[in-house]
Amino acid sequence: MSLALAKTYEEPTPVTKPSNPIIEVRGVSKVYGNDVVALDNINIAFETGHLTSLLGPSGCGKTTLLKIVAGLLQPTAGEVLVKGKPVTGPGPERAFVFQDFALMPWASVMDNAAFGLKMQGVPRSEREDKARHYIAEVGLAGFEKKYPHELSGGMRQRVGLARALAVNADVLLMDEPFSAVDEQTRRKFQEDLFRLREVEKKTFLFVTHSIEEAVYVSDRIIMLSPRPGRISEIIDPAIPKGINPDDLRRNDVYLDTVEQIWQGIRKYVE
Ligand SMILES: Nc1ncnc2c1ncn2[C@@H]1O[C@H](COP(=O)(O)OP(=O)(O)OP(=O)(O)O)[C@@H](O)[C@H]1O
Repeated sequence: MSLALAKTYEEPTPVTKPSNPIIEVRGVSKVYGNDVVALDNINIAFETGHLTSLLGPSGCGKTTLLKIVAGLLQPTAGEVLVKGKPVTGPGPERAFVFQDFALMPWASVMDNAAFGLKMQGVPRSEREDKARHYIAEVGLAGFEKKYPHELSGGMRQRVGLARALAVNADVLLMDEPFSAVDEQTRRKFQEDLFRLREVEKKTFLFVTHSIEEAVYVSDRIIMLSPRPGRISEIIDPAIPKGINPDDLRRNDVYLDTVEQIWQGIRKYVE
């Protein structure tokens, strides 16, 4: 079976240049200390409204790149543009959903979801209306008064997502959003992401360790190679949209794409 339906590129090429990029990473390098070259001259642009995964072996610089795009870390060289403007720090058009959810344990689901709006000075009734809407959007209607310790890991993650959606950021940056949840919750969450991408027209950029997940959810996968972190391959999986998870496991394009990525990564992990 050939991979005729999954497009892959060895390096960023003109064909991988999005027509309507929301994020442009130009010549970004990051050196920690004197000699840990976490990223080496990364050039990549992310298409508006797409879901892009950063995938690669541990330590290849995925989180570093995500944090630089978020404005939480300064690159050693190069720059990131969001909607054409250079990133100098965090901004309202980007929301970062942390791996550990970063919820306030003493605050209710409502207050956690509304936190970003509060920081923006949005009046209480307006921010609660918005937060309520997004709490429902992520499937947590009825849990507004609960506290983080009363929720499962997957539910806490949803609160983090509701908070990010409530501030109406165009770009959602997620560091391993599914790492701490069970398989069923993960599936449901992945489906929700598809829906949110369609309904809310958001651009998602997320880090994952899971090849299967990246192939299933992504419009584009950026593969990084370890130290110094460079783009090794760009893959556009061509999985039929809306395929149900049971059929997915038997889909030839899916299986071949997963295998191809694994072959690319295994040399780093063996
Ligand atoms: N604050 C830091 N100080 C020094 N080195 C760091 C720092 N943060 C990351 N590194 C190093 O930079 C490299 C890239 O780290 P990063 O966390 O971005 O990789 P990653 O691909 O996200 O890894 P993982 O998949 O294990 O989460 C690693 O070698 C890591 O040890």
